[in-house]
Amino acid sequence: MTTIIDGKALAKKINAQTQELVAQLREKQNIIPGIAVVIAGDDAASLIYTRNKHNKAIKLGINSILKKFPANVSQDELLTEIEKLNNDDTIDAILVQQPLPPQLDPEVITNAIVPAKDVDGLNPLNLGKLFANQHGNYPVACTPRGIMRMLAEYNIDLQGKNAVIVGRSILVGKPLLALLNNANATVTMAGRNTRDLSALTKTADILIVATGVPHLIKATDVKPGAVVIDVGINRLSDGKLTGDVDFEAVKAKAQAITPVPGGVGPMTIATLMEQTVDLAQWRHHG
Ligand SMILES: Nc1nc(=O)c2c([nH]1)NC[C@@H]1CN(c3ccc(C(=O)N[C@@H](CCC(=O)O)C(=O)O)cc3)C=[N+]21
Repeated sequence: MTTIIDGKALAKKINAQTQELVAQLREKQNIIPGIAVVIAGDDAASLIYTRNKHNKAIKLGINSILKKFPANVSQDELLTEIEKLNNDDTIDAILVQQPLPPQLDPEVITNAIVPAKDVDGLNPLNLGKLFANQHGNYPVACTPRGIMRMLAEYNIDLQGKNAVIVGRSILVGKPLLALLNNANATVTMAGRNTRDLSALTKTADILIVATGVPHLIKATDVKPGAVVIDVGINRLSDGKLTGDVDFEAVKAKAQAITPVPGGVGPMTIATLMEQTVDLAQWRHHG
């Protein structure tokens, strides 16, 4: 029988733990973790995601501020806001929702966030520590961290396994490459342009897909018994969400698989909340 990896249930468990920890921090140490979610423009999906993050934070007792800017906001204006948040003692975590309008350089914007508040783990200092497999406390991109948590929860052994990542983004693919490599998996990074992608994905014991191409991965692209993690969130014309993996067909072949919705997505939010509290604790106690 194929295991359906229940990201929603695990996220619920993690959120309950976060809520409990937040209550304790408030009671015993007078610490209230704070997150600022910054959004520019009026992309419908982005607005829903940022609102979901904001509402979840409030529900768990985390202080959350949602900073909305018009689509034509200037880079200087956004940088001024980030600088204010960097210096705001009530804020532990800063997230700038991607994608950004074209006049804004994502590299300049993410580099402006002070590394200690970089809850997306995108600052080169944090990414560098991750790639160096350094000890100590630093933030890691929430989706990859959530995926590693799911694999651990379901006792999926990574030692010496072939892991193939399809998708090379800085928010998902690249940090995952480092995390899986640090966990002693043998990692191959592929993209949509990879020649004979199917031959490669069929070598994967662990297959992680984050391309934004609906149903890119079919049953014929998967090795029997593989663990398949679907990071895709694609909204179809009928309003339904679907992943980058042909779930029904691949399910029949896989050892374990994440659904969309209810897989990686809820884990991303739960990890974001968890890491906000981590950042608050690290900032207060080192
Ligand atoms: N700076 C930045 N950090 C991010 O982490 C970030 C971002 N920008 N931009 C957009 C992507 C996308 N993302 C999702 C998070 C949760 C769900 C999620 O909860 N999905 C639910 C379904 C929600 C629904 O029904 O729409 C699920 O899969 O079950 C989806 C997508 C975070 N992202």
